[in-house]
Amino acid sequence: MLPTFVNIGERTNVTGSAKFRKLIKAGDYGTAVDVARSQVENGAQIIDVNMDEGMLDGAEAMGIFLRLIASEPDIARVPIMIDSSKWEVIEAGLQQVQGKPIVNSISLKEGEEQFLHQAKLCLRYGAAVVVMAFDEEGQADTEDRKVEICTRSYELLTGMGFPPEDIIFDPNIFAVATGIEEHANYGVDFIEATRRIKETLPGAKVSGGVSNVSFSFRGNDAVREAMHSVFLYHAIRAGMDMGIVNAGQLAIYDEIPEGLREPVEDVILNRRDDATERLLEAAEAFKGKGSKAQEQDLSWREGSVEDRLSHALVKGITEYIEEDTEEARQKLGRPLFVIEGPLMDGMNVVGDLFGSGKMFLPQVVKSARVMKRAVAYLEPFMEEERLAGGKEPEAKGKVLMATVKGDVHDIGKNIVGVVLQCNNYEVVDLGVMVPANDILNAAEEHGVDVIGLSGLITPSLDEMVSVAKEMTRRGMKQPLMIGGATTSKAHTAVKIDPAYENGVVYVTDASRAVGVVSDLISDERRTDYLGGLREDYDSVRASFAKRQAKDDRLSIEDARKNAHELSQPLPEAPAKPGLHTFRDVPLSELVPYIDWTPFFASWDLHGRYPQILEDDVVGEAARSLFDDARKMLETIVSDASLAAHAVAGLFPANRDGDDIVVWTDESRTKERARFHTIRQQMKRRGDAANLALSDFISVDGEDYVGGFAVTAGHGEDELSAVFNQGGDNYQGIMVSALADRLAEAMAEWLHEKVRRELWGYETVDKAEVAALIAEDYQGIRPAPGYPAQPDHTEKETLFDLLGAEEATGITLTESYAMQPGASVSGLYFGHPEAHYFGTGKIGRDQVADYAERKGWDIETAEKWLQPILAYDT
Ligand SMILES: C[S@@+](CC[C@H](N)C(=O)[O-])C[C@H]1O[C@@H](n2cnc3c(N)ncnc32)[C@H](O)[C@@H]1O
Repeated sequence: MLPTFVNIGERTNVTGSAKFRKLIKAGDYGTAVDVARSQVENGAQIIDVNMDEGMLDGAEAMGIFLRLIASEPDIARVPIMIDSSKWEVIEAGLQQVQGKPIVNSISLKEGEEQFLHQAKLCLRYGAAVVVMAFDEEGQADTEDRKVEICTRSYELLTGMGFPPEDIIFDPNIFAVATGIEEHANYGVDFIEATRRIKETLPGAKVSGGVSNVSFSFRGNDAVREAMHSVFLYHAIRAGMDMGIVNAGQLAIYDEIPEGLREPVEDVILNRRDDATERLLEAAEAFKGKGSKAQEQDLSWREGSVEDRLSHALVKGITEYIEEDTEEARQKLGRPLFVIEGPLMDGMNVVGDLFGSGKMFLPQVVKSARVMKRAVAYLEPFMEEERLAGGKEPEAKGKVLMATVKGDVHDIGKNIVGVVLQCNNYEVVDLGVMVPANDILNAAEEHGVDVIGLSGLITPSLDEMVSVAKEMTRRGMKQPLMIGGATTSKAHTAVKIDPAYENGVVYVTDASRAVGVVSDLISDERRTDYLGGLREDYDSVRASFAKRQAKDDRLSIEDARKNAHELSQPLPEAPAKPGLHTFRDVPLSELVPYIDWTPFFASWDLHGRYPQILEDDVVGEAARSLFDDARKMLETIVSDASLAAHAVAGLFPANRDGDDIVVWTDESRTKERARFHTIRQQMKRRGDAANLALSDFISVDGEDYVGGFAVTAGHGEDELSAVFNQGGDNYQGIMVSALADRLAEAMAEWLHEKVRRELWGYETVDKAEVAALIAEDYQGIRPAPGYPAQPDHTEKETLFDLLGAEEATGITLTESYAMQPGASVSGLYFGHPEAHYFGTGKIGRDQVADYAERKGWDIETAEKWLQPILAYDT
């Protein structure tokens, strides 16, 4: 074959491949993606995707499949040919493809108007287009008709500005040697038409579906392969540029035995009247001799099936998992034996490597997707056994996972769920914002062994205490696991553990979850484990009590007397005061502002970016994760699959005690909003002040405060659902982690815009990204719920002031979590002395004072300020 010929893979075509059709109909997109991958590995340089099947929603299937392959770097590097006779399916595909798509196909079948309309849309998407030699009269079969239709199409297309090099003609390859005389010249018609098209229509390319030519020799692979190869040999010399051909089913021209090549050549080139008969005769001798589809020469494929399964699990390779699982099933006799035998053994290897620090979370999550695929394959066989009364595979135990009421964050919870699953625990995942009653009802209904609660924001801590109390009231027995960003050993020991006596365990990170669950479930180890934990928590409680006893805080009045006094000049008045809304900010603008370090942390890979990529221990895992992340990010950016909106506002403001008053206008007479801040009451050393955020605003000068809310989370749930439904939690979690990164990046992007343009006080050279990430600039953007203002309810005031819900679509839950989760909000302070700090714990006097300022009763104040109370309630 000449090197310039481009191979188009055809196995991802539901009309041409029964296997692919079955996978798509069963919704098994994960395995369907492997079909695409194996084509690329076998040499396909373009892959043709076709979903035209009566029982399928072609547009939906096309959309899902193309989205999935776009995130597979080894597949996405080749162009995609979107193949459908239905225009809406083609459009659904065009919306998903990154890089240059190819539309297969348009034609003059329905007349010029339709043809030009569709061509225009292709042009708009920058797509190349396959034009069938088909017009109002029908499909072209002779050389002259082929050339005539292609010429007419070419003139119409170039006339409307279509680049000639983006035009690919398919002049129809039809079957030869059918026994019908008129078909005998079809091979020659194509080859000669190709020659003329290439000579007379500059820039245009020629393609075709090669396997058609050998259709009458179905069942005789040796002859078919020889026919394909001979046909291509001549067509390529005539100028054929590309073709749909199974590279694995192609004989090498020079290696076709003489006794076959000559009769094949006679048929293809229509050289003798008796060519068909002679080939039929020769064909008999070659029956059953076709070469098998090319196997990849991967040495691990040569091991025993157990070794192969183990390798696939450890390396996260899904490609051969079904054939290996099937082989194991046949070898071992029952699906259950495969799960409990080689698959569990393989996962134990993963577990050991993970436990000994030789594998890391992202890799384990990838292993889990291989395991899932194998189990899904075995599922129908297990169902058969189930019907026959067979034994179920036994999970080591059942764990319920939920993010508590009012909280929306679930990356950590999802990772823990996947890690537990791949260690053979059954996980019942109730999702996010789950009320206590739903959690406990589900726990009883499913008979779970352990309940895991997750939460990210501080109000969730209180909610976890409520769940624990309710478990006591219901007389439940299961131990409770606590995890998530704001949870801590101290809070668990001091607040949650005393509320429930059957075991409350704080789990630092996902990698610990398996060990904890296994200790909790084991009849032998549970008592010892919980005993050890009790001692540990007792000492945490004792030191907490000791700290509380020596409460040497200042009174709130004394603390106020030691407020920070501004000495430098106030920042100038904002260049553009008032509200500024930014809708659908291009994600590509945000990408440079991404701080990657927290991304790795969300996967339990700790270390600074970019050094982490070269780390001796986690470097390899980090690099692979980073590659996958960037690939996914590219897809998200080019598809604009997440919508990024922001609002910022700058207002006249003054300090009023520990409050910040926002004025309606420069007359500074009418209050538009009031932010309440909290003051440090700890004894400060030397001349350090007892800070409150209000200190960074002047009492009587012409001062200003700002506020902002940004989100990059619209679309996240839908996108991660596509992956999760396809059994790919790895990519599902990746989407959430990237949405979070983009939201934080947007906060940085907007803050810079505010400093440089909207407020405009920053005139120094633009900071380097590293300096931005280190927040090394004048001004801060403290967020409610963070140490300088731990009260989440202040978000309500902020959101009202900004009209944030309407501007960005972010809503607040009953715990003041922002939804979508990938959102950030806060205040802007521009004064050069403004800096981050923590309020520390506060006393009863400030709580009472704060309650009065907020219009709350003491109980409400204590509820929202719980994490910073210096006293027990
Ligand atoms: C949580 S990090 C986020 C930025 C980080 N580059 C990222 O991408 O994840 C820093 C942000 O947290 C908030 N923050 C940090 N310390 C704070 C404090 N002491 N008080 C209030 N807000 C704080 C501020 O909004 C600050 O911009």
